[in-house]
Amino acid sequence: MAIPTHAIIAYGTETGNAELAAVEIEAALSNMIQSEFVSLTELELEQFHEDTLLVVCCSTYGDGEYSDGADVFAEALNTTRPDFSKFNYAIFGLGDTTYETFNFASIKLSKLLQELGATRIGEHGMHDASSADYVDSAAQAWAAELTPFVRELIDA
Ligand SMILES: Cc1cc2nc3c(=O)[nH]c(=O)nc-3n(C[C@H](O)[C@H](O)[C@H](O)COP(=O)(O)O)c2cc1C
Repeated sequence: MAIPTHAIIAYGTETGNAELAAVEIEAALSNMIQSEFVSLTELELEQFHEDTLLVVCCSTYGDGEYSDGADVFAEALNTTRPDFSKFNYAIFGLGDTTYETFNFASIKLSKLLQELGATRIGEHGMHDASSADYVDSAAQAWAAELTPFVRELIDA
């Protein structure tokens, strides 16, 4: 497993919540690792290197479907099946528990990354739009819990 030297915080969103979460996560991680913030609509697989830590923020739409950008990213992964066995990733999903397909997109994407060999660090974050938690504060709290895992990788 390579030691991460930079993080890509990538978001897939329809109405901006996942982007808001990604802004908060980038702010928390940039104190400890060089971080860049990118839409999944623009993320190219060529941007990944062994020392990349991928942090995905992705909402669920339709009947458990990927949000904008996450669909393209998942299709690229499914088509090319890259070897991600040296990669670490973290994931923060957004959804709504009024749907039976709560957070299905982030769950599907996480499974796909693991099939390709990637290792998840931290808890799989899942924001519920029906809860009283604001997206930005939920993302801040999740990022605070993620930082010790990132620190452990950097110091390994
Ligand atoms: C038309 C529509 C369909 C949705 N479908 C789902 C769903 O299947 N599962 C789920 O967990 N959330 C679903 N949601 C909730 C969104 O994922 C949630 O509101 C999220 O915060 C939106 O984030 P975004 O602004 O980044 O797209 C849906 C919302 C809308 C408006």
